[in-house]
Amino acid sequence: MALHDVEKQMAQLRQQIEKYNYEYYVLDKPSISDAEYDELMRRLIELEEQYPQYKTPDSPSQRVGGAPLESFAKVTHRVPMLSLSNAFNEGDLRDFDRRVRQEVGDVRYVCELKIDGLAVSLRYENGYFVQGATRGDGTTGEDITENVKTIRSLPLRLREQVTIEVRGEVYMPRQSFEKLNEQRKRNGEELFANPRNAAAGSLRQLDPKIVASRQLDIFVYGVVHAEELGFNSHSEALRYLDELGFKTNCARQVCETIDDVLSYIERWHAEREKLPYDIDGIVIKVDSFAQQKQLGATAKSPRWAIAYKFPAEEVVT
Ligand SMILES: NC(=O)c1cnc(N)c2cc(Br)sc12
Repeated sequence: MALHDVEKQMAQLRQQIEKYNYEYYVLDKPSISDAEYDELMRRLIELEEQYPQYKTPDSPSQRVGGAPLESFAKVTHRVPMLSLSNAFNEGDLRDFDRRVRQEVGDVRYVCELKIDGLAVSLRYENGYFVQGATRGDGTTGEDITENVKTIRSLPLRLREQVTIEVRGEVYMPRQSFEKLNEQRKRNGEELFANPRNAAAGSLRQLDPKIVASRQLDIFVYGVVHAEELGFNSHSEALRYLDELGFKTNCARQVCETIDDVLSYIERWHAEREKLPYDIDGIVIKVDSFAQQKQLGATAKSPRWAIAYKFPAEEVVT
């Protein structure tokens, strides 16, 4: 086969595998069998070994990185990763709503599930994934690029060649958590207390192969400086994330009043056990970027968002 055809065939294989990856890990609707998927991957790896000059960094074969790292490099976040102020009851939420309306008048909120995982920042250049970092202290985090590459729902190449930074939450699905603890129990190892601790312990592994075995997942929930990309609201930015090929959380809802917010909270507090992942509350954000700008932020957290925390569950001993 002429070299040009080899290069073309490898590009086609990468595209096909990433498409099937998206269907399986983002849409949860695979259109081919695992065996067919594995055969495509085997073929790609075979060609990459035979023609290394055509191997590309965004190749799906590069998801499980190389050798373990000695340590994690530090990353300074160009835009600090702020945390959310908390609301613990209806009164706190009504106070938040009152303050917001006093400052910006009529307002629309976006409610989203608060994923019980670890916040990460992901940078893409011309559509290629280039860096993943933990929140750290909000200004300086750790470079966990090789580890987040193992998360199958994280696209290595976006549908548009954009340079963008997005924020999301890495989490361990309950099923992965239970499987991991069963395995640790069999090996006589200490068990993880909950999926969040298991996700944190997994992301801190210096060996990407161990991270890959932990089957982590990620929900992406924000675009840094989205207003500079021409979006007017958070809900528009979330739709853009879907278009780019990210996995976002589909339970989000626009709420016109605080009473709608309270109904959303009640519904998901009741239904959370049915979710295949842990949530520890609800995030409520002012949807309009212009109003977010008017409300601004304190050094620690935005004044246009709040996290309602579910009451701690009584632990049945
Ligand atoms: N959807 C969201 O914005 C969201 C979901 N889950 C979380 N743990 C967090 C944390 C921050 Br900070 S935002 C956010």
